[in-house]
Amino acid sequence: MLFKVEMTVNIPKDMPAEEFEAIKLKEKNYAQKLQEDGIWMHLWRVVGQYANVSIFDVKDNTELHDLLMGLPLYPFMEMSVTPLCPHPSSIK
Ligand SMILES: O=C(O)C[C@H]1C=CC(=O)O1
Repeated sequence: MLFKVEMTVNIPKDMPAEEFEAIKLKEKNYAQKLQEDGIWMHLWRVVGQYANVSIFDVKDNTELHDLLMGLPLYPFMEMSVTPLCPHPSSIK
């Protein structure tokens, strides 16, 4: 099942820089593993924002829920999830 997920990150202004760098590194490793596994199919930066648009290919809603909840930056994210299905005019 394909989902579009939009994530916006809001880091508290008082978070120490070392803590922020450590969470970002964990997030990068987590995101890159899911990309290598073919689950996180697209990851695009939204220009001018600390936000991304992503496409996930998962077995079901529960798999997506669990992996989003596992994001190290999850506590600092606003998230919007949209299910996708094939477009009848798509040539792919
Ligand atoms: O930077 C972001 O958009 C947040 C998050 C998503 C992947 C990742 O490495 O960080």
